[in-house]
Amino acid sequence: MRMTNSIIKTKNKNLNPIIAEIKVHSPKYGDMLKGRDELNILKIYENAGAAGISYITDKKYFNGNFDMFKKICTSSELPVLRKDFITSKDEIEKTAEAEGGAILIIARLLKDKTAEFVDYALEHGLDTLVEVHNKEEIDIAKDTNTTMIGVNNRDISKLELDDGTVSLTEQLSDLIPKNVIFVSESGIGSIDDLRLALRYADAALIGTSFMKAKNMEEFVKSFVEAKL
Ligand SMILES: O=C(O)c1ccccc1NCC(=O)[C@H](O)[C@H](O)COP(=O)(O)O
Repeated sequence: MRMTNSIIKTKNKNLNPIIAEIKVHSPKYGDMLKGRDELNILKIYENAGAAGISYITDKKYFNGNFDMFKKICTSSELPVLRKDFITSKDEIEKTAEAEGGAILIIARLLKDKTAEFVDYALEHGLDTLVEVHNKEEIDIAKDTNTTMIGVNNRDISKLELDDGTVSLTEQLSDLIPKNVIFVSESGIGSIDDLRLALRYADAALIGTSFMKAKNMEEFVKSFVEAKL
Protein backbone atom coordinates (compact mmCIF):
# COMPACT_ATOMS: atom_id res chain seq x y z
CA MET A 1 0.00 0.00 0.00
CA ARG A 2 1.16 3.56 -0.68
CA MET A 3 2.24 5.54 2.40
CA THR A 4 -0.22 8.32 1.55
CA ASN A 5 -3.16 5.87 1.32
CA SER A 6 -2.25 4.23 4.61
CA ILE A 7 -2.10 7.63 6.35
CA ILE A 8 -5.52 8.62 4.97
CA LYS A 9 -6.99 5.21 5.88
CA THR A 10 -5.70 5.51 9.47
CA LYS A 11 -7.12 9.04 9.77
CA ASN A 12 -10.49 7.81 8.51
CA LYS A 13 -10.53 5.22 11.31
CA ASN A 14 -10.13 8.09 13.81
CA LEU A 15 -6.67 6.84 14.75
CA ASN A 16 -3.54 8.98 14.75
CA PRO A 17 -1.36 8.28 11.68
CA ILE A 18 2.06 7.37 13.03
CA ILE A 19 5.08 6.44 10.92
CA ALA A 20 7.05 4.37 13.41
CA GLU A 21 10.80 4.25 12.94
CA ILE A 22 12.92 1.15 13.53
CA LYS A 23 15.97 3.11 14.66
CA VAL A 24 19.19 1.14 15.01
CA HIS A 25 21.50 3.91 16.20
CA SER A 26 21.16 7.52 17.24
CA PRO A 27 24.14 9.91 17.00
CA LYS A 28 23.03 11.24 20.41
CA TYR A 29 22.07 8.06 22.31
CA GLY A 30 24.19 5.43 20.53
CA ASP A 31 22.86 1.89 20.08
CA MET A 32 19.07 1.83 20.16
CA LEU A 33 18.45 -1.81 19.35
CA LYS A 34 19.94 -3.12 22.62
CA GLY A 35 20.10 -6.65 21.26
CA ARG A 36 16.56 -6.62 19.85
CA ASP A 37 15.72 -7.85 16.38
CA GLU A 38 14.49 -5.32 13.81
CA LEU A 39 11.82 -7.69 12.51
CA ASN A 40 10.41 -8.21 16.01
CA ILE A 41 10.15 -4.44 16.39
CA LEU A 42 8.35 -4.37 13.05
CA LYS A 43 5.73 -6.82 14.40
CA ILE A 44 5.29 -4.71 17.53
CA TYR A 45 4.71 -1.58 15.42
CA GLU A 46 2.20 -3.46 13.24
CA ASN A 47 0.32 -4.75 16.29
CA ALA A 48 0.24 -1.26 17.77
CA GLY A 49 -1.49 0.12 14.66
CA ALA A 50 1.26 2.16 12.99
CA ALA A 51 0.26 3.60 9.60
CA GLY A 52 3.74 3.10 8.18
CA ILE A 53 7.32 2.19 8.99
CA SER A 54 10.51 4.25 8.63
CA TYR A 55 14.00 2.78 8.40
CA ILE A 56 17.28 4.70 8.03
CA THR A 57 19.68 2.99 5.62
CA ASP A 58 22.56 5.46 6.21
CA LYS A 59 25.49 3.50 7.66
CA LYS A 60 27.88 6.29 8.67
CA TYR A 61 25.81 8.13 11.27
CA PHE A 62 22.84 5.80 11.90
CA ASN A 63 24.34 2.32 11.38
CA GLY A 64 21.57 1.29 9.00
CA ASN A 65 21.89 -1.18 6.16
CA PHE A 66 20.06 -1.63 2.91
CA ASP A 67 19.65 -5.41 3.25
CA MET A 68 17.66 -4.90 6.44
CA PHE A 69 15.49 -2.33 4.63
CA LYS A 70 14.74 -4.97 1.97
CA LYS A 71 13.83 -7.53 4.65
CA ILE A 72 11.53 -5.06 6.40
CA CYS A 73 9.79 -4.23 3.10
CA THR A 74 9.15 -7.86 2.21
CA SER A 75 8.08 -8.78 5.76
CA SER A 76 5.33 -6.21 6.10
CA GLU A 77 2.06 -5.14 4.52
CA LEU A 78 2.75 -1.63 5.81
CA PRO A 79 4.45 0.91 3.54
CA VAL A 80 8.12 1.45 4.43
CA LEU A 81 9.86 4.81 4.11
CA ARG A 82 13.56 4.75 3.28
CA LYS A 83 15.39 7.54 5.12
CA ASP A 84 18.86 8.32 3.80
CA PHE A 85 20.84 11.13 2.23
CA ILE A 86 19.74 10.30 -1.33
CA THR A 87 21.80 12.03 -4.03
CA SER A 88 21.65 9.52 -6.89
CA LYS A 89 18.80 8.20 -8.98
CA ASP A 90 20.26 4.67 -8.74
CA GLU A 91 19.28 4.74 -5.07
CA ILE A 92 15.69 5.55 -6.05
CA GLU A 93 15.65 2.55 -8.41
CA LYS A 94 17.08 0.31 -5.66
CA THR A 95 14.42 1.51 -3.23
CA ALA A 96 11.62 0.71 -5.68
CA GLU A 97 13.13 -2.72 -6.48
CA ALA A 98 13.19 -3.46 -2.74
CA GLU A 99 9.43 -2.75 -2.69
CA GLY A 100 9.84 0.36 -0.56
CA GLY A 101 6.70 2.44 -0.10
CA ALA A 102 8.26 5.90 0.06
CA ILE A 103 11.60 7.67 -0.12
CA LEU A 104 13.00 10.71 1.70
CA ILE A 105 14.12 13.54 -0.56
CA ILE A 106 15.95 16.28 1.34
CA ALA A 107 15.34 19.73 -0.18
CA ARG A 108 18.46 21.17 1.50
CA LEU A 109 20.62 18.49 -0.10
CA LEU A 110 19.13 18.34 -3.60
CA LYS A 111 18.17 22.02 -3.99
CA ASP A 112 17.17 22.67 -7.64
CA LYS A 113 17.35 18.93 -8.42
CA THR A 114 14.58 18.19 -5.89
CA ALA A 115 11.71 18.30 -8.44
CA GLU A 116 13.57 16.00 -10.84
CA PHE A 117 14.29 13.45 -8.09
CA VAL A 118 10.65 13.57 -6.93
CA ASP A 119 9.39 12.88 -10.44
CA TYR A 120 11.83 10.01 -10.86
CA ALA A 121 10.68 8.42 -7.58
CA LEU A 122 6.99 8.88 -8.48
CA GLU A 123 7.63 7.28 -11.89
CA HIS A 124 9.04 4.29 -9.98
CA GLY A 125 5.88 3.94 -7.89
CA LEU A 126 7.21 5.47 -4.69
CA ASP A 127 5.61 8.13 -2.54
CA THR A 128 7.98 11.01 -1.87
CA LEU A 129 8.58 12.76 1.45
CA VAL A 130 10.33 16.04 0.70
CA GLU A 131 11.96 17.14 3.91
CA VAL A 132 12.15 20.81 4.87
CA HIS A 133 13.34 22.80 7.87
CA ASN A 134 12.68 26.43 6.86
CA LYS A 135 10.73 28.66 4.46
CA GLU A 136 13.35 28.54 1.68
CA GLU A 137 13.20 24.75 1.65
CA ILE A 138 9.38 24.82 1.58
CA ASP A 139 9.62 27.01 -1.53
CA ILE A 140 11.72 24.27 -3.14
CA ALA A 141 9.24 21.56 -2.05
CA LYS A 142 6.26 23.55 -3.38
CA ASP A 143 7.83 23.53 -6.82
CA THR A 144 7.63 19.74 -7.03
CA ASN A 145 4.95 17.07 -7.52
CA THR A 146 5.70 15.49 -4.14
CA THR A 147 2.92 13.57 -2.40
CA MET A 148 4.22 14.41 1.11
CA ILE A 149 6.16 17.23 2.78
CA GLY A 150 7.89 16.59 6.09
CA VAL A 151 8.95 19.31 8.49
CA ASN A 152 11.95 17.94 10.33
CA ASN A 153 11.72 19.42 13.81
CA ARG A 154 15.44 18.80 14.21
CA ASP A 155 18.14 20.47 12.11
CA ILE A 156 19.59 17.45 10.28
CA SER A 157 22.91 19.26 9.73
CA LYS A 158 23.40 19.05 13.51
CA LEU A 159 23.04 15.25 13.24
CA GLU A 160 20.57 14.98 16.10
CA LEU A 161 22.71 16.79 18.65
CA ASP A 162 19.84 19.29 18.87
CA ASP A 163 16.66 18.02 20.55
CA GLY A 164 14.39 19.60 17.97
CA THR A 165 11.17 21.38 18.73
CA VAL A 166 7.68 20.44 17.57
CA SER A 167 6.83 24.14 17.58
CA LEU A 168 8.69 24.30 14.24
CA THR A 169 5.82 22.25 12.74
CA GLU A 170 3.41 24.89 14.08
CA GLN A 171 5.53 27.82 12.85
CA LEU A 172 5.85 26.50 9.29
CA SER A 173 2.39 24.95 8.95
CA ASP A 174 0.74 27.88 7.13
CA LEU A 175 3.33 27.61 4.38
CA ILE A 176 2.67 23.94 3.58
CA PRO A 177 0.35 23.45 0.58
CA LYS A 178 -3.00 21.84 1.44
CA ASN A 179 -2.86 19.31 -1.41
CA VAL A 180 0.00 17.25 0.08
CA ILE A 181 0.21 14.99 3.12
CA PHE A 182 2.02 16.97 5.82
CA VAL A 183 4.29 14.98 8.15
CA SER A 184 5.85 16.24 11.38
CA GLU A 185 9.19 14.46 11.85
CA SER A 186 11.50 14.01 14.84
CA GLY A 187 11.58 15.16 18.45
CA ILE A 188 8.09 13.87 19.29
CA GLY A 189 8.38 12.23 22.70
CA SER A 190 5.07 12.70 24.49
CA ILE A 191 1.32 12.84 23.85
CA ASP A 192 1.55 16.62 24.30
CA ASP A 193 4.13 16.76 21.50
CA LEU A 194 1.89 14.56 19.34
CA ARG A 195 -1.13 16.78 20.03
CA LEU A 196 0.80 19.84 18.86
CA ALA A 197 2.20 18.02 15.81
CA LEU A 198 -1.17 16.65 14.66
CA ARG A 199 -2.97 19.93 15.23
CA TYR A 200 -1.14 21.00 12.06
CA ALA A 201 0.21 17.87 10.35
CA ASP A 202 -1.52 14.77 8.96
CA ALA A 203 1.00 12.30 10.35
CA ALA A 204 3.89 12.09 12.81
CA LEU A 205 7.20 10.26 12.29
CA ILE A 206 8.61 8.97 15.57
CA GLY A 207 11.73 6.93 16.38
CA THR A 208 13.72 7.65 19.54
CA SER A 209 10.89 7.72 22.08
CA PHE A 210 9.44 4.44 20.74
CA MET A 211 12.83 2.71 20.76
CA LYS A 212 13.41 3.85 24.36
CA ALA A 213 9.97 2.81 25.65
CA LYS A 214 9.87 0.13 28.38
CA ASN A 215 6.74 -1.49 26.97
CA MET A 216 7.04 -0.61 23.30
CA GLU A 217 3.70 -1.98 22.06
CA GLU A 218 1.68 -0.33 24.82
CA PHE A 219 3.55 2.96 24.35
CA VAL A 220 3.11 3.08 20.55
CA LYS A 221 -0.55 2.06 20.88
CA SER A 222 -1.10 4.93 23.32
CA PHE A 223 0.12 7.32 20.60
CA VAL A 224 -1.99 5.72 17.86
CA GLU A 225 -5.16 5.68 19.97
CA ALA A 226 -4.76 8.93 21.93
CA LYS A 227 -7.79 11.22 21.75
CA LEU A 228 -6.10 14.53 21.05
O1 LIG B 1 15.86 13.40 8.51
C1 LIG B 1 16.83 13.29 7.76
O2 LIG B 1 17.15 14.15 6.93
C2 LIG B 1 17.64 12.05 7.84
C3 LIG B 1 18.26 11.60 6.74
C4 LIG B 1 19.01 10.46 6.80
C5 LIG B 1 19.12 9.76 7.98
C6 LIG B 1 18.47 10.21 9.11
C7 LIG B 1 17.74 11.36 9.05
N1 LIG B 1 17.09 11.88 10.14
C8 LIG B 1 16.91 11.23 11.37
C9 LIG B 1 15.60 10.65 11.43
O3 LIG B 1 15.08 10.17 10.47
C10 LIG B 1 14.93 10.52 12.74
O4 LIG B 1 15.44 9.35 13.30
C11 LIG B 1 13.41 10.43 12.59
O5 LIG B 1 12.90 11.61 12.07
C12 LIG B 1 12.78 10.16 13.96
O6 LIG B 1 13.12 11.18 14.85
P1 LIG B 1 13.13 10.92 16.44
O7 LIG B 1 11.77 10.52 16.84
O8 LIG B 1 13.51 12.23 17.02
O9 LIG B 1 14.13 9.86 16.66
